[in-house]
Amino acid sequence: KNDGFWRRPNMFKKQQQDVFEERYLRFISILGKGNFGSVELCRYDPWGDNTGDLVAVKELQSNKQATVADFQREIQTISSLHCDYIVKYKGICYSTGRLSTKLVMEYLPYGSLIGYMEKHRQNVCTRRLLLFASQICKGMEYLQSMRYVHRDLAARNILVASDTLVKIADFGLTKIIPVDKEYYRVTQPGESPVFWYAPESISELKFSHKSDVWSFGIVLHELFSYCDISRNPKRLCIQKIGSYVQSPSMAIHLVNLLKDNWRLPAPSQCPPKVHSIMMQCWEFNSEDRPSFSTLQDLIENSLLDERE
Ligand SMILES: N#CCCn1cc(-c2nc(Nc3ccc(C4CCNCC4)cc3)nc3c2CCN3)cn1
Repeated sequence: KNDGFWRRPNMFKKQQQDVFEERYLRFISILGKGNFGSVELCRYDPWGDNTGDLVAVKELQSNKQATVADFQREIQTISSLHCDYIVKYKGICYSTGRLSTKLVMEYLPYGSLIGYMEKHRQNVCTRRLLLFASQICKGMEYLQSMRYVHRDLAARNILVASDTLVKIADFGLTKIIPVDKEYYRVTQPGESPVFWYAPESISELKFSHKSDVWSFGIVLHELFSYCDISRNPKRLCIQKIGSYVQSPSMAIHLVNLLKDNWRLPAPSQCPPKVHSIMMQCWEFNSEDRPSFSTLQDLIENSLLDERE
């Protein structure tokens, strides 16, 4: 019987990856919902004495539009990334019962940037906001060096490791830019909110490092708005467009507004230099936007102002 498995060319060359045994993975609580997946806090406790590590375990939600192939690609992506500003891959768990694979990652104790800002807003100064911005920028610079486009850069996908360290997470929509092209064109519009999307991503479904730069500008706005729900990008855009408009015409309204040079208003008490960085990220033509390495310099420069 010619079993397909033995014909697979690389069956012996499977890269070394940590396999976590499901029987030692102790569920503790639900941490959140990402793109088409849910994330749980578990303790991996082979000795059964609660000395094991806390880990964040993501599994595909079967009812979502994402396919197993998308989830396998997400696992492939995150396991190839090694950067202090990107959430770390720990391994996979084959859950025999549900015939599905689970992604095991490092657990970041402070949760998403949004929850952190709500809780610690009082003692987060401008310098700390710029430190977080610079770390996200470094993570994106690394991602770009690997030819990945994140496609869902938003404060909800930034996790807080400590009071002085944030990391980029959720690579469910991440794509690789082909070597002969500058952008990735998706086939159908995704579920992600258009309020973080560059105009060319909304109108032509084109995603590139420069569309990630646009989203980085939106994340800067979220940071300097302390992720205040009343000032979040979706709320501000809908206030401008009118809440009677339903998507998909919402997207068309938004692109036309952006064409007419409307942009999100500067957050209150936002340093002028930081607002200027946001505006550069929001240049209508993608080639007029700065690269992540230029953004790094602009942010360092703003940090110097805050020191005086
Ligand atoms: N990104 C993205 C979207 C999907 N998603 C990813 C995670 C995630 N959360 C954590 N940590 C974490 C999360 C929430 C809390 C809350 C709990 C309720 N009270 C307030 C604090 C605390 C700690 N660590 C992670 C992950 C992925 C890898 N490591 C959660 N949702």
